[in-house]
Amino acid sequence: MTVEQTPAVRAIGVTKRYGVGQTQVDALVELTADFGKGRFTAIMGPSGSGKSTLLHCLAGLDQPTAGQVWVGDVELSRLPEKQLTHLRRDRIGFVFQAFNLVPTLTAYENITLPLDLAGRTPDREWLRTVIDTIGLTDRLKHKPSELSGGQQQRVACARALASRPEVVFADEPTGNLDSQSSADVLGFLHRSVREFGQTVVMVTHDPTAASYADRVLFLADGRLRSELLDPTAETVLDTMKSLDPAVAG
Ligand SMILES: Nc1ncnc2c1ncn2[C@@H]1O[C@H](COP(=O)(O)OP(=O)(O)OP(=O)(O)O)[C@@H](O)[C@H]1O
Repeated sequence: MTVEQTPAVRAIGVTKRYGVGQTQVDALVELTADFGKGRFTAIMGPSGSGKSTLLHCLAGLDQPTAGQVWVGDVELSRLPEKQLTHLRRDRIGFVFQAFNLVPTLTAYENITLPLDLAGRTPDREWLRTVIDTIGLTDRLKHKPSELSGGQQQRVACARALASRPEVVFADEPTGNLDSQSSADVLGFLHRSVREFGQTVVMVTHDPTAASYADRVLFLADGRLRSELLDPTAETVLDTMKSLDPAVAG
């Protein structure tokens, strides 16, 4: 018997409108989607289709104009700003395209920084597991400037996972990386889902990156247009072509 689980994150009828009058843009239009616990979901779509806007709304970094976003059993729009800040800090991990590490801190200090800021004692065993998995044990005392882009992004992934968040949101995490570094970072995110039951939601332009996910959602014009389970780079590319004339060439 399968037990219905509450999704890690849920968007219900989410609309995001920017601007007014002639400059008005509906970046998201009544979008509904569930993001299951322990799943790796990729969000794809043409440029301007609303991917980043969706990620920001799901992560409580931006407010929908209408609709609801739930993280677990909490509806974000009901939260006062302070509680929303705490929820982002305690229950959500972030990985950005630009790494966003603190240059004056070592790799290890960057990884534990969110826990330090929250005044939380790190779960040493979990931290050790995460650090072993990113494969940077010998680089922990290095500053970000002494690490390659791929190594910096793996540190950023470890930082996102250090608090064992309910969900990790990754916005183009491999956008600045070569193919080997991308494979390292995506392999790490994939293992965090497979082996540790983490939940990852990732925006990407890259069909190969999306193929690491369990499921790909395709947006176009702020709407959910298609969905693939167990994607391969080929099936992702084919779906992209059917949605975006620019990809079809
Ligand atoms: N702060 C803003 N003010 C006005 N319009 C915005 C703002 N942010 C996004 N938009 C518009 O909303 C739409 C969706 O943008 P969004 O960045 O979410 O798309 P995207 O799919 O992530 O694009 P890309 O792949 O190019 O990063 C676009 O038309 C964009 O111009």
